[in-house]
Amino acid sequence: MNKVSIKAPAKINLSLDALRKREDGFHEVAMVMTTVDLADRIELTLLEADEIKIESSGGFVPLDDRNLAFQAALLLKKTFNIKKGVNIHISKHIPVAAGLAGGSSDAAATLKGLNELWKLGLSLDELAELGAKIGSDVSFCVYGGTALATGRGEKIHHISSPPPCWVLLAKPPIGVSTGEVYRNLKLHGLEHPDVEGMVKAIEEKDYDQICNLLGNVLESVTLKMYPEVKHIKEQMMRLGADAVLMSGSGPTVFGLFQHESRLQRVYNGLRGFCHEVYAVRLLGE
Ligand SMILES: C[C@@](CO)(OP(=O)(O)O)[C@H](O)COP(=O)(O)OP(=O)(O)OC[C@H]1O[C@@H](n2ccc(N)nc2=O)[C@H](O)[C@@H]1O
Ligand SMILES: Nc1ncnc2c1ncn2[C@@H]1O[C@H](COP(=O)(O)OP(=O)(O)O)[C@@H](O)[C@H]1O
Repeated sequence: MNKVSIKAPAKINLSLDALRKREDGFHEVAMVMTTVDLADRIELTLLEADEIKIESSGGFVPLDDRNLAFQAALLLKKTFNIKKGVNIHISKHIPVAAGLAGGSSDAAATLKGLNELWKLGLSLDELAELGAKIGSDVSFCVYGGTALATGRGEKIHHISSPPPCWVLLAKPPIGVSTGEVYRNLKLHGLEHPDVEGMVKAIEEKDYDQICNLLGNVLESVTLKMYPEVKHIKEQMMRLGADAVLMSGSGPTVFGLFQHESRLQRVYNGLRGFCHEVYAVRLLGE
């Protein structure tokens, strides 16, 4: 085998709470994350030469050691003293710097693909632990599915999948820096979402309660910095989404829908003023 092709799905945060700032500068979080069927594709080709090459079609991503997929390959090479190389091709479909963990998912897919290509024999748990060195969201992306993530996001507790539903993603034409959003977060006086309640609602497959409990403390920063995100939220709700929330640090807003006909109506309404709109399904498991 000298080639591997792997899907790298996007995530959304159904609940995101920040509890405190830690000594290491990161925030202690509690988040419920789930994957959706909007995905990049990573193709890895074995190179006999000792080098990492990276190329991408689609969205604009750095094609050097700033790329998180490149960093994943480098980490495995250094950790296991691998003398072979790899060509990484990214077919980019997930919007970049959007709150959908596109880069983290590319890194996770690269870890999983190289585990096969370089015959490393690592478990998912071992890959997730390595992934945490690249970014807080990479561990979750190694497993996918649905999870409660704690610590700085790297401690993963698997939970059952939410009931099937449609998700509409709408991204205004701005990129948001996760670091900047966390830096501007004021922990005092925050309205904290009920993360435990969200886990329970998912376990009980209670769609209405999932809609009631959507919450993300990072909205308090991003919606102020970028009023267009607030506008998209309001429009999506007005047009008829069952519930609406910003994903991660934003700026992507997602809406949940039980009925496809309604999803279609809101999709059409949003396309009038928002260029990037995607109708997808929860992957769940
Ligand atoms: C907000 C979330 C929610 O899922 O996702 P995105 O919006 O990025 O998709 C994550 O917490 C983002 O995870 P990730 O994008 O991997 O962040 P990292 O590269 O680890 O960190 C970027 C910067 O964000 C801040 N950061 C990140 C995670 C955390 N728990 N506390 C923090 O304060 C730190 O300043 C860090 O330097
Ligand atoms: N493979 C990649 N895909 C997307 N972004 C990447 C990738 N590698 C590095 N990046 C950089 O990571 C940052 C965050 O991108 P991304 O993971 O898409 O967003 P988010 O952290 O909001 O979920 C951007 O500055 C982007 O340039």
